[in-house]
Amino acid sequence: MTLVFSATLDARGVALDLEVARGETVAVLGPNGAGKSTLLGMIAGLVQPDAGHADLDGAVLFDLAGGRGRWTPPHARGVSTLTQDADLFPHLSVLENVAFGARSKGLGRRRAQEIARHWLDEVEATELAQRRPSELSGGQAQRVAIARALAADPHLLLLDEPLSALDVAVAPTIRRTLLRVLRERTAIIVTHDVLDALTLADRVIVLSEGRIVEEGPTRATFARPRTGFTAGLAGLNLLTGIRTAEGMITDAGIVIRSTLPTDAAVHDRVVATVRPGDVAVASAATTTPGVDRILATVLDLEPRGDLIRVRSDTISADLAPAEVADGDLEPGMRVGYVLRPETVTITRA
Ligand SMILES: Nc1ncnc2c1ncn2[C@@H]1O[C@H](COP(=O)(O)OP(=O)(O)OP(=O)(O)O)[C@@H](O)[C@H]1O
Repeated sequence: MTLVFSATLDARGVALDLEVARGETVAVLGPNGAGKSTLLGMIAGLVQPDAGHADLDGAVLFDLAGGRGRWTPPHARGVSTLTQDADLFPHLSVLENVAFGARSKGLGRRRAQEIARHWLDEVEATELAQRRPSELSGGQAQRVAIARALAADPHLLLLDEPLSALDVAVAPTIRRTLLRVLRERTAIIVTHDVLDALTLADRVIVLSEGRIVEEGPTRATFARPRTGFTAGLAGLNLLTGIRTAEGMITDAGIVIRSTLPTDAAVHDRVVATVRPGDVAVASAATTTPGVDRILATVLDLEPRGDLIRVRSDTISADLAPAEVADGDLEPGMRVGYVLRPETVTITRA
């Protein structure tokens, strides 16, 4: 393992244990206040845990167990951080900004500038070398910030929402650059964007209230989420309940059938996922509650490309606009959401 981390910080309700392998990129996801920034802060050395220990490539970042008090300061950790703001030094040229990372490792000016040129080249920003930060667009500045972070030759790269301040037109090109530079590099990326996780991360860790609630390989985790938060990110409905011979019975007592393969045994606690596009909506008057039918109140109608998402607090359906018009669907209305057994995936919780 490159990073071995275990720490608690009671004032923030955080207790986390995680490991990151060499060359692995891990995405950290979770709702607001889940502890994502606190985790990065503790790794970078900007936030001090109450207890715990962490090693990076065999060097101690901190060791606060049993009254010991080893603490490596941020600049000596071999950790570089990239945030949503490029935070370049305004009085230095782009080249000097990138060379700063290498200089701060004690390299001479000439060697540092050579390294800076190499990394500017890697992020396709060679032609910006002599500009001042005030002469850069947001996307250009972020390219330079990536080069600066890498020029320090970090053991671990931390990325804190690196694309969230960028124009939607620019984010994809910077995402491609990140994809290239993160290959073979050990990194942790905090993001709210499922696309960042899917394109950049080998593995995802989902935090809630300061704890890890879900983790696994990125694609598998989004394909079979186990928490409502992850299902929401993946655009899937999620129902929890108990496995039965034919499917499951939800916590609200509704019988849902499934004909798809499952890893769960009868009586196991399970989650069922179903795509909103596979859910139909019927009038509540014609929906007798029971098998494969969930009665709920429409909360809102949300345009999604060519379809309209009909949301309730338990389940959503994506319908064609004509279906919404035909059913006179509107917020506040009671409707029946209808599931088909061949579209319901059931997994052990
Ligand atoms: N400087 C601080 N001092 C005290 N408590 C803090 C501080 N920063 C965050 N917290 C608390 O610590 C907990 C974790 O917050 P943190 O900022 O790490 O969450 P996050 O997952 O990064 O959230 P977001 O997605 O909103 O950035 C929250 O309860 C938060 O209120």
